[in-house]
Amino acid sequence: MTARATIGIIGGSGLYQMEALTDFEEVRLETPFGNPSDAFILGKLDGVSVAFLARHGRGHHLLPSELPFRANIHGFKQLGVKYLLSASAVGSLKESVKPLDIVVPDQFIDRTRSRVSTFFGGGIVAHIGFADPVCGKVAEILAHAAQSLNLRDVDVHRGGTYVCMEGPAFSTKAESDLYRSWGATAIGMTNLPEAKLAREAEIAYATLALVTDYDCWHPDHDSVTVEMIIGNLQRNATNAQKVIRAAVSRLAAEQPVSEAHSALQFAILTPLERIPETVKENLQPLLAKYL
Ligand SMILES: CSC[C@H]1O[C@H](OP(=O)(O)O)[C@H](O)[C@@H]1O
Ligand SMILES: Nc1ncnc2[nH]cnc12
Repeated sequence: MTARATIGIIGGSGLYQMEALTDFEEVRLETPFGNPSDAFILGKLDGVSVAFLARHGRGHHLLPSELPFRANIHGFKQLGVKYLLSASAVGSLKESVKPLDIVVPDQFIDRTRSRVSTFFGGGIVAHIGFADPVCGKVAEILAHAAQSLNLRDVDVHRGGTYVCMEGPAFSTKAESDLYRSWGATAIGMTNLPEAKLAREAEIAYATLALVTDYDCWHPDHDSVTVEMIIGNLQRNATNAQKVIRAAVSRLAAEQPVSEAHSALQFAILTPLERIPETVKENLQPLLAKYL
């Protein structure tokens, strides 16, 4: 397939579409890893071709543990995506990070238990570097876009650690206190497997974490509930769309070279002739330039 979009957008809780998208069409993709969360929406954002996907499906019917992470990233790769902008709802783990604020994390802590977060195995062994799990260049573009917009009631926090928990239940107070003692900034349930798979697929990934609540650690705020989150989702979704639009324009203009774009260069241990043909076929969009 010829490249349809170099910029992908994955919308989380509250962000099920990009309202400014024009000339759009729905594209359903099949992947060796099953069906993606929904159809990809291909269209133009201020003249730039983008591919949008609703992470939990439009209608929000997929749990974080049920998300077809591999199919989603494989789908973006099939479409030719080189940069992936994620938007996610998160709880705050710091006093200074308040609901409606935006965090652009630069680190993750993995507290998931039942996710497949690699494309490899089954005859091919590869180990990507993941010390810096988001693309610094894309993160900078997102953070700069968020700051330049001067959004009302919103402070933008550059950098920070996102704890990715399994869910779907929210954390206990002991867990929330533990993550705070680790110095973490925000908590969510989706970003880590996505970031890892994006890196394996050599897609430069960064995330806009939009704060909905103070989780359950804050003595002056009620513990997080879905009702509380929904109260902030609409404003966050509006803000996310503004930031993403600005970031897409700059990304399209600059097209930065990211370390993520060559993540597999020295990562594959298995000699090419030993990799089973079915694996080569399944991973064709990822491996094409190495085969
Ligand atoms: C709606 S509350 C919890 C839910 O919201 C976040 O999803 P996403 O990252 O897709 O915005 C969080 O990770 C949970 O999945
Ligand atoms: N407190 C929280 N914990 C986990 N995921 C979340 N998403 C939004 N708020 C959250």
